[in-house]
Amino acid sequence: MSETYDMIIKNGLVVLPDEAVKLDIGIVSGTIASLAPNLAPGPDTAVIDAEGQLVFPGMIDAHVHFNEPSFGHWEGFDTGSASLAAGGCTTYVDMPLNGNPPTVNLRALSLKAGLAAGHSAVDYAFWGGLVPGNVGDLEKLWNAGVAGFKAFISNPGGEGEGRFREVDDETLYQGMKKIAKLGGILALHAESDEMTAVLGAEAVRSGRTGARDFAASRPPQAELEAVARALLYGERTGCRLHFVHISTAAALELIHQAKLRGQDVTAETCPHYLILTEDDMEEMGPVAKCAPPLRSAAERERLWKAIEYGLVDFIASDHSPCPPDLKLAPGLSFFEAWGGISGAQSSLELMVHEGVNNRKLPVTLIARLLSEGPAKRFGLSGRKGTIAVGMDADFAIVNPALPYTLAAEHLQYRHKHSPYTGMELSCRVTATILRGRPVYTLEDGVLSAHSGEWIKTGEGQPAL
Ligand SMILES: NC(=O)N[C@H]1NC(=O)NC1=O
Ligand SMILES: [Zn+2]
Ligand SMILES: [Zn+2]
Repeated sequence: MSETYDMIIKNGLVVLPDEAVKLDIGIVSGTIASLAPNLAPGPDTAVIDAEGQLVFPGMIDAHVHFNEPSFGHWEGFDTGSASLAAGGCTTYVDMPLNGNPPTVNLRALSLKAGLAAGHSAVDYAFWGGLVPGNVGDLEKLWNAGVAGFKAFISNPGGEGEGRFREVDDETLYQGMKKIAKLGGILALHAESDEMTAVLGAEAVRSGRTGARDFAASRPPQAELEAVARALLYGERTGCRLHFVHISTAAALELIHQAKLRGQDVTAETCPHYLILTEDDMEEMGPVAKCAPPLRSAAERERLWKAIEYGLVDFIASDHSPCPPDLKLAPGLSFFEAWGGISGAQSSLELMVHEGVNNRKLPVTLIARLLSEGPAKRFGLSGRKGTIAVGMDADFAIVNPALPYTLAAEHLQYRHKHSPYTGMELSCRVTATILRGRPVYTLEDGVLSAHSGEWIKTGEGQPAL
């Protein structure tokens, strides 16, 4: 124990992969050097006292839309990453759409990477997109270090020439063949475009344009059908798959059955499907609009059961923000409002509040869903996702009994709206540590807007 630590986090209940234990964490040069009781500080050691608090591995949010280039006025790397830092997240993977150009070729990836460099509070990686016409670009994107590829099976919305487009079945199949060859992974927004387009058009034509009509135009079977089709293509091509924002237990069951048959596939859900329901969508209005839509309270309960049974591999925010006008402009119908929920800052607090404090789930399960699960899936688990000697010293310190009411002024987003404002949370993130340096504390707010680095997750990929 003669080692001199740069930092010691003392007295916290440390959330290890299989148990939470009262331990000190000694940090040297940004990595975890010791996990033991009563570590002794040297003269220059910074000490954080986490008595009475939970020390989680930093969250890894594999699903955020930060919208640069061109749509930084919706959300940018500075504000988006600051909100993650304030919420206990230390690594994120930025989606290839809602910025323009979308990240569907090497030039667009370079542009995005250039905008992120020096503007992110926490570490990051990028998704590349699979869209009609770009199967020839996938290899270059993979070699440049994207974490994986993302495709939409239904219309992604969005504005402008060259916006991200959904895949046709042939592009989906050929894309999977290519990605399988590369050893990559394809993430899917799985809703049937056939069903949602027909039902949506019918609803609008007949003037049924409220929140419940929107939900009815994107029914559970639209998710189930798209998942089934993608699983079939995945089986035929051998492509590793990941389903983003799954909203129904039936789809999770289908994915689970594919896993049992040996298919390499994972499923994600989001805090909003676990916390909110379609009643909230009706009450709150477009601030709670997302696709797939919020579901019934019964469905929400089934999702929690599925989590307990291990059917969910990880949880991500799907932070998909926009300026308030696109949600709230007078005369805007629910169908016309932007679909996307601002939630990046709240994932960990929501999961501790509802999962641990209310539903009494183990903290280790929450850490697996928020950190270890995504780290494993995206080749980060040698560095990130768990608390162990040799890993990056990335932590979220959470006071599990520090109630507060989430207010717009707490939010670091570019636009301070979220369905969670006004919610009384029973816990609070008090500090976020990235590679041994505090990037957020409750007292001082976000401390560094530019500590984040691009973590290239593919194997042996050269720098851009
Ligand atoms: N384009 C986009 O970000 N869409 C996201 N928003 C949402 O609610 N679901 C999505 O896939
Ligand atoms: Zn989506
Ligand atoms: Zn998304």
